[in-house]
Amino acid sequence: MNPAKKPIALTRFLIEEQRAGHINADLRLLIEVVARACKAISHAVNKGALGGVLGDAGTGNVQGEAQKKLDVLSNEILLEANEWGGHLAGCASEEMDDFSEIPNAFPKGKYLLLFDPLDGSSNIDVNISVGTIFSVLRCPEGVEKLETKHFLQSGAQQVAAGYTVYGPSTMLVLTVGHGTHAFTLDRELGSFLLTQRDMQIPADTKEFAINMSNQRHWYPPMQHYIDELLAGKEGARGKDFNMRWVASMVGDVHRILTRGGIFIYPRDKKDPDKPGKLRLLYEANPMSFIVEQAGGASTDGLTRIMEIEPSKLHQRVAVFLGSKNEVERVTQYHADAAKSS
Ligand SMILES: O=P(O)(O)OC[C@H]1O[C@](O)(COP(=O)(O)O)[C@@H](O)[C@@H]1O
Ligand SMILES: [Mg+2]
Ligand SMILES: [Mg+2]
Repeated sequence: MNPAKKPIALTRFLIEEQRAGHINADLRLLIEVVARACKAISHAVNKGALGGVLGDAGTGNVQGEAQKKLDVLSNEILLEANEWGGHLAGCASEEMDDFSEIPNAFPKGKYLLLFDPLDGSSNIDVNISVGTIFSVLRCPEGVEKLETKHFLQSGAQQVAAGYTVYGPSTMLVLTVGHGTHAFTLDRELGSFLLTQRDMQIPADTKEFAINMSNQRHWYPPMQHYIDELLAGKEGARGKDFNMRWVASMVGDVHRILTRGGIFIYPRDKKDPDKPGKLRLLYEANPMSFIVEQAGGASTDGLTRIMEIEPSKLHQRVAVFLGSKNEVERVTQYHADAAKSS
């Protein structure tokens, strides 16, 4: 950002996107509502122990994960903010078994909002970055009663996606299909200001992000790929790689958008029935849209994630995303292994 130039606010950015024909007024207002909810979540995260928001909620979600107080609170904030906006037909969330239809919406809103209200839950109580991830789909036309099948659209159908990272500063990263742009929350003004237009992920990298403690459970192409990275200068790759793992996808993806890298959560043998840990509709799809719009790539090891046709609301998927050449290489290793098996 040119420091001499005053950054523009998210509101103005969205009006300009509308004028350019990239979004309509409904989508603009919907994104504003989500951004407002993220500001409220940011305040709650910031208060930490002083706000009484740390610790377990004592409940579990549909995926069998223990919910933190902040998981539940963030979910409520997003739901409440969107209830009266008039732009949405329904929401789906990591923290809700089923989707939620917006009550009394007439005429029915045009969009569906899917979100991971608080990503990186294990980081909440230790004061490390967490985030919110969201994806916006069109509600199919003529729908009178929402059903799960209406949410089961491929990532390529997304009209907007974004995340907010609650780190040393709070940042909103957004795409409406015309580049990926970053906004920083100015707490004095109470608004998100555009601090980086058109983020670009370098095609090559020397940094990878993976939970290495799962190594013994990986399949051969993953073992082969990571062995090469660990061998560094002396190995086939001829260069040293560094490793970073925030354990919050938002934190790891934000680093990759800023300076490149590859993020991997592969399918493994620990739970062969689970195709990876991350959820397709509200984690992998929005992050893939954001990363592709910044010149990166995203696959499940074989297929472009945004082309996967979902079959379940909380479907899991393996994720390889970030610097293009690195994602293509590891995807090729998986394709070669599939061919020879
Ligand atoms: O516990 P692990 O294996 O390090 O996994 C961390 C991954 O799980 C997640 O925390 C899952 O997200 P939730 O906290 O929303 O369930 C990712 O953000 C992160 O990349
Ligand atoms: Mg998550
Ligand atoms: Mg979560």
